[in-house]
Amino acid sequence: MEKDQASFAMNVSSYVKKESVCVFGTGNFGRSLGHRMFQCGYSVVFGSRNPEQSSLCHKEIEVLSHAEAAQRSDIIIIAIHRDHYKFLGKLAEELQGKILVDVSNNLKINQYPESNAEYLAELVPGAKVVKAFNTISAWALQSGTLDTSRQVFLCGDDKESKQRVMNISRTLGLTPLDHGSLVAAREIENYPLQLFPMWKFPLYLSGALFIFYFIYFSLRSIIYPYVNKNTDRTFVLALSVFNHSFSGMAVTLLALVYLPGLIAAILQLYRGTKYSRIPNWLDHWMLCRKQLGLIALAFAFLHVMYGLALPGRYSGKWYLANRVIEQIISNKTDPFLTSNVWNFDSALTLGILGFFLFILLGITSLPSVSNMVNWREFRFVQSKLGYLTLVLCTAHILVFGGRKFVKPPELIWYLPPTYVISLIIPFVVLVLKFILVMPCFDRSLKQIQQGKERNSLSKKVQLGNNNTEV
Ligand SMILES: NC(=O)C1=CN([C@@H]2O[C@H](COP(=O)(O)OP(=O)(O)OC[C@H]3O[C@@H](n4cnc5c(N)ncnc54)[C@H](OP(=O)(O)O)[C@@H]3O)[C@@H](O)[C@H]2O)C=CC1
Ligand SMILES: [Cu+2]
Repeated sequence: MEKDQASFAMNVSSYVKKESVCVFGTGNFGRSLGHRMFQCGYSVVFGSRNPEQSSLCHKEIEVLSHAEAAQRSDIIIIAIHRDHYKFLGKLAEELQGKILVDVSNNLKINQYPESNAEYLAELVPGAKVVKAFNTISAWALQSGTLDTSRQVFLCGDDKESKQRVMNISRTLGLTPLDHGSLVAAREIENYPLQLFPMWKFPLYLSGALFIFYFIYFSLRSIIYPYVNKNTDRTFVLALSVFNHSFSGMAVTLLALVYLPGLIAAILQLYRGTKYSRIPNWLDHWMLCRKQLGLIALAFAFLHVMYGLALPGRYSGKWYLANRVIEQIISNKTDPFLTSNVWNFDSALTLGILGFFLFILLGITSLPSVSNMVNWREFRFVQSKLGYLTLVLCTAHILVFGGRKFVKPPELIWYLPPTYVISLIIPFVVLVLKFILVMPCFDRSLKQIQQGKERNSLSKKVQLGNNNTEV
């Protein structure tokens, strides 16, 4: 008897808990979301233009007219394209006080003057609009595996409505992320249309830099010998030129990770305040530092792989064998030069240590690792170890590149050697850093960063530059 009562109570509670949700639109997305909610225990009802004709596979899911369906639930998911929203205005009475979930996406970034969710809120002023689910694809909902992102970005002006939509997303196994009021809808709608926004600048920059290095290095090691000495050295193209370009790219991009911070510090010192806004280009550059660093790491990795492949080259083996034969014929051996050994080995050691720290930097930038360290520890690794990496890699290229030249670097056609070109930006960065850590600048910078301003200068900024918020 008691058992029966308990099971009855359970049945009642599960019945009571079964929240009903209405979906307008029996298209691709509406169906997928509706089925998923049904599987997760919601009672689902569809609103459609042709309720009789629609063929939804589940008998328990009803398809009604929009007006009828709206009466069944106070949460209505609008799985319809924005262009067809107009009819919702006529349903204003039925939709009064309901939670309308806008899931729509556009074809282009900023396609309309206002976001789709804000447009919906204008059409049905009596409803509470929540933007959600637009970053989840119908395919992901259907396949159930959710291989792609599980994050549901939400926004809306009514807190309680947002909370209810968040609960639904959690029940579906998704992760809701609150983005605030409905004003954020535009950003949420643009999100799925973006293609790696933070990677664009770093990729273009490294592409351009790579082309420059490749052409420059080919000019020096292939075109110059051909024009001046009529020797064919095109064979260095496939490995050596790539290898040199990769090392130059790695160290230059790493330096470019630290350059914007230095420019910002110099700006602060010059303006005497930290409360003035930095230029937009610098701001964007600062935000892309992680991506720049990861591309630098990729080039460092390529350089290491190419470096390991060097002894296996046909040309390398040929030179070695030929040298031995020459020595046998002339019955003379090369002297063992300790200075050469020192040069070569120290260059290698610097490179290996530099690469190790490079990897360490890359690992600590992974969210799962950086979540485990506090801000000071993160700063220590990314800044102090980062500069140490830059110093080691710069020294590696300097010793390796400069090792052949006891005399000053040889200029051909007034073009400095490749390693000198690779090291221009790293040198600039290291010199700037060295200047900024000098006690006089370091003290002023710390004062500025603690919010203590140097009055005369900051006043000048206030008067002279209206782009600054002081
Ligand atoms: N497909 C996806 O992966 C995703 C889609 N979305 C968004 O979901 C919404 C629906 O997309 P999707 O399901 O792919 O599109 P579909 O074209 O497959 O479905 C749209 C549905 O809207 C209804 N509809 C069409 N015209 C009108 C009209 N003039 N008046 C009223 N209702 C109309 C129809 O339902 P009926 O015949 O029942 O009336 C139709 O099935 C869009 O806003 C889209 O941006 C968001 C994230 C992912
Ligand atoms: Cu190297």
